Amino acid sequence: MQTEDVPEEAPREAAISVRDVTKKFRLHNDRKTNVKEMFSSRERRNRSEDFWALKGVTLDIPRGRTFGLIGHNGSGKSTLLKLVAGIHRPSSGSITAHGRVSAMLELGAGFHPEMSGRDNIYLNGSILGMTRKQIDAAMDEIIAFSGLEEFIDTPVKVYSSGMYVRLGFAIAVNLEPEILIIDEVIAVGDEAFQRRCFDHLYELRRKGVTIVLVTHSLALVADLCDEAAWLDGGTLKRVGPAREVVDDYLSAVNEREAAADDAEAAATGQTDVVVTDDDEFEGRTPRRGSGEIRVTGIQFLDQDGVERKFLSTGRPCTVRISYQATEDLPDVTFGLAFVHESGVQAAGPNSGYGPDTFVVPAGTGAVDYTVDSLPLQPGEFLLSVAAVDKGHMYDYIDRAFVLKVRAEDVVTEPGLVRMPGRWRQHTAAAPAIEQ
Ligand SMILES: Nc1ncnc2c1ncn2[C@@H]1O[C@H](COP(=O)(O)OP(=O)(O)OP(=O)(O)O)[C@@H](O)[C@H]1O
Repeated sequence: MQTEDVPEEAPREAAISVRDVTKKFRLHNDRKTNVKEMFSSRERRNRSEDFWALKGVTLDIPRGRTFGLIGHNGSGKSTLLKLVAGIHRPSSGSITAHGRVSAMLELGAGFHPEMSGRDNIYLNGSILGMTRKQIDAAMDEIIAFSGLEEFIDTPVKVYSSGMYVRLGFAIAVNLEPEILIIDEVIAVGDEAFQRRCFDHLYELRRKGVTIVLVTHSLALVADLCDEAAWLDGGTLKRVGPAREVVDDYLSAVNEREAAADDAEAAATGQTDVVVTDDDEFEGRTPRRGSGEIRVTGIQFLDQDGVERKFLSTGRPCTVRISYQATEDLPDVTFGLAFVHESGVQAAGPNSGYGPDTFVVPAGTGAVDYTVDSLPLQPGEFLLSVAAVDKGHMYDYIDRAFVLKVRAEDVVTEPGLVRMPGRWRQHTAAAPAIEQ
């Protein structure tokens, strides 16, 4: 999807060249630890230290492409955009933009608070090197796009943050940018405005405008961007096709979180969720059943049989149900319910729907429920577990276990589940339906 409507002959030369760029900020630590320091300016000066927000980044952003910058908070994305926009200068290295840069960075940046929305449009246009005539030609469209007709002659200092974004975006996209750089700010607008922004971005992209976008929405990067760069602690971790970079980034985030979960589990000495009769079931149906068999815990295993605190959409996995039986039971079926955090039950597999009933000898044991490709989309699910024999309830625990589902690739499908399916086109020559 991300490359089909980009002109095939799109030239590969760089719209923005970033060469070995570093950016140093001086951090001032105002914390005063003793009375002497509070009065000594020399001591205070010593408390400032250098911080490298970018540490030698080299990157070419190709002309006519939509380019995403991703990375953790503080990784240097906004700093890089500000360098491209000329708001900051690099501490070393060089940045060259080949074309008129229009930027949408911080809220209200580039606006004069005392001036009206209309006058700010003239101001921004002239900063971008446009003539009054050119700005006049774009004026109606900008005002209509912003939806601020009523407020356009009011000083912008009384605008809400959403109104700032509307005006800023309307200006940035309608003043014929050659290179458009956008930081997260679109997220401030309401749903309808965001949709309009994205439609417009697709349109600009189609026209061959170079777009550089910082966002925490990985789905947006995968959908809208051709290429992406992943910044990590001020260095470039990866650059390449958007989906590949996003997938790598997601895997790294998942690994990091899994390691943190494992460390937490090791610290608490608990690796699975254990249900006891004393458990509280606040707001839920209490545990029910005659008790010959009791579920004692649930574990989530990945394709290698390794226990996980979360499972991944589209990957093989197993839910292991551990139990204790007080006597031999010849005909036990196990059931699970996956209830999404929104309250909707997404799935309810039961071994009785297939041929699988189990002979359960007295003592402890476990049954595994394995799927080849987990259809649940990222989110949190509550699991209920039941052990029954033809309608006789041995044990039923309602929504007692939490399953976190993550994505290892970018999930842009809406809904609770990812439906497996194939798309196929039939031309006039081909049969409409294959038997
Ligand atoms: N003007 C400044 N003075 C001092 N430090 C700064 C300044 N601007 C940014 N920094 C620091 O540089 C680092 C990178 O910041 P930057 O805003 O570029 O990160 P980011 O990747 O855009 O983060 P986020 O996703 O949170 O927006 C941060 O540690 C930040 O505190």
